[in-house]
Amino acid sequence: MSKLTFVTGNANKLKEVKEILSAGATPIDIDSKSLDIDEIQGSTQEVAIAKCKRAAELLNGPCITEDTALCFEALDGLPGPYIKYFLEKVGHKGLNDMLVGFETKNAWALCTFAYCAGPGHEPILFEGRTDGSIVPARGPAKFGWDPAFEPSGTGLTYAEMPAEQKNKLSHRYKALEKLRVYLQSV
Ligand SMILES: O=c1nc[nH]c2c1ncn2[C@H]1C[C@H](O)[C@@H](COP(=O)(O)OP(=O)(O)OP(=O)(O)O)O1
Ligand SMILES: [Mg+2]
Repeated sequence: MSKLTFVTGNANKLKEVKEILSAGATPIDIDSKSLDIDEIQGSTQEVAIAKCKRAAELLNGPCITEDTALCFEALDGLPGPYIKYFLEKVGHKGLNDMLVGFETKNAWALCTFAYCAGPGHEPILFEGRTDGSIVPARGPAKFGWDPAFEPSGTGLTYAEMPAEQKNKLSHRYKALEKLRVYLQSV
């Protein structure tokens, strides 16, 4: 199949996606395009489908898009797909402060890849989830909420891990493995 275009405005995401897709037994090569697409309100699935449909229209061709949500157990899954705006406004400390008064700091990172074959086609979704907890920031603040999320059983935040470690257990890795299986079947 011809090269797929990954539509994203986030350079850190693109870097990880390329690392993950090139590390597999059957490497997948992608193009990328930076488009800032309006994101609707709704469930993670609704947000992902709307974004991918729009991207395929703008590109007039097949594409993949990615949406990442950070979901707090104490808040029944919020901020979820709205984490970008919460992080921009309140930072890592604010994310911790939102959970003061709640016993559980449990959270999960949810990655949703969407594949759309082209304008007029319905996107197909691939989800990956990694469980962990919200912690006071540790490690370099290079990518989003990485310093404030500690995956269960690792003792390290995403930010403290070498890229190879994050890329083997992350929400993004798990979703991309499902996308890889799909792409190899078509
Ligand atoms: O592995 C991650 N580790 C830490 N932070 C992360 C990660 N993955 C996404 N993030 C941040 C970026 C943004 O603040 C929000 C998701 O929002 P989201 O709309 O999916 O990303 P975006 O707008 O930056 O890029 P895009 O152009 O692909 O929509 O969580
Ligand atoms: Mg976005």
